[in-house]
Amino acid sequence: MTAAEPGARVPVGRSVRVRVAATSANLGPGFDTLGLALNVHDELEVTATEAGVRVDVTGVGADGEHGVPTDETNLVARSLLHVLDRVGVEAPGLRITATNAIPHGRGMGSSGAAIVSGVLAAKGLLEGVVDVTDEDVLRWATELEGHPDNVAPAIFGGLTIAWVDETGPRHKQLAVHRGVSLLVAVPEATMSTSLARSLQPDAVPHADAVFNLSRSALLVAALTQSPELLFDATEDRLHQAYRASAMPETSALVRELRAAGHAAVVSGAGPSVLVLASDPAARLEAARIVEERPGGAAGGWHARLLAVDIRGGTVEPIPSSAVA
Ligand SMILES: Nc1ncnc2c1ncn2[C@@H]1O[C@H](COP(=O)(O)OP(=O)(O)O)[C@@H](O)[C@H]1O
Ligand SMILES: N[C@@H](CCOP(=O)(O)O)C(=O)O
Repeated sequence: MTAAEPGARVPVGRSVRVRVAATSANLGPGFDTLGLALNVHDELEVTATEAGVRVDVTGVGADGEHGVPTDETNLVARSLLHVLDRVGVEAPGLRITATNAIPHGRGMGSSGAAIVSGVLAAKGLLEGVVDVTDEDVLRWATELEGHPDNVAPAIFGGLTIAWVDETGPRHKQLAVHRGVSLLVAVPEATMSTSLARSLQPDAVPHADAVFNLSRSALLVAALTQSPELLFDATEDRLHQAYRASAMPETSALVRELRAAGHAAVVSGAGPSVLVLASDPAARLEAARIVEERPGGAAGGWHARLLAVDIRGGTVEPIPSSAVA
């Protein structure tokens, strides 16, 4: 990041278009570390205005009981304003038009995507004012989300390994083997990530740490080279069991799918379930198990056949003649 000149401002009328992918984090053993970008996207147009913050939402979170805020408390707006504050540029007014497809509170990274959307919008609006790098985007998004594993794939696409050192969050992006196909089973019920995190113990047995180390190292090999190892590579002892009491039907579905030989894990903090299939027929068989499951407290389950998103988050200027 280059420093802003004193008194630097975002030009009023400047507009950007942002597109950010849903994610599935953890992938079983890779708690707070591994994540995959999914081909489900939120799209936004953001314009710098004279004053005030207004957010118009279409799609997920548009209105009703689960509507997201439409003022400066909206997560996208807050994330954008956080970046302007961090770089010392006075905030303009904002008009945000969001078209959302990522389900909220399902473990598909909606909050991470909203944060990345706001940070990328800030990057676009700051073009020529402050030079923002991809590493800055990862650092600010992680500050806001609290852990890097779902913001990294939302920014960079593909499979990401994310870690934090004394310089801040870091990442390595990898391409997923073309033999891997994805299924996400999404229930009607929601689960808040902060509630799921509150169920984690402060310490875990050493043997469980070793168990997850071996599986997460194997999972990187399985996802990039050897899909036939996905089942063994997706075992976990660091988070799923601790959170099971808050989402028993998720836990039961993971068990049922694994008993049938599918590499099923809790997606993010749940309650959705991710299946990493090593062939298309196995994925369809897993989808049948999901769709035939009776609806209980979790509500009906919907099987979504998804692909890995390889682009991650994008931001581009909108020419002023194209702004409505
Ligand atoms: N596009 C969005 N715009 C504004 N707020 C959002 C958006 N997406 C998610 N959020 C906020 O994040 C919450 C969900 O976050 P979280 O509990 O972490 O679940 P998830 O697993 O979907 O990330 C929503 O209830 C909403 O408050
Ligand atoms: N590692 C985090 C991942 C949260 O992902 P989300 O999609 O549920 O927000 C956790 O497990 O808490």
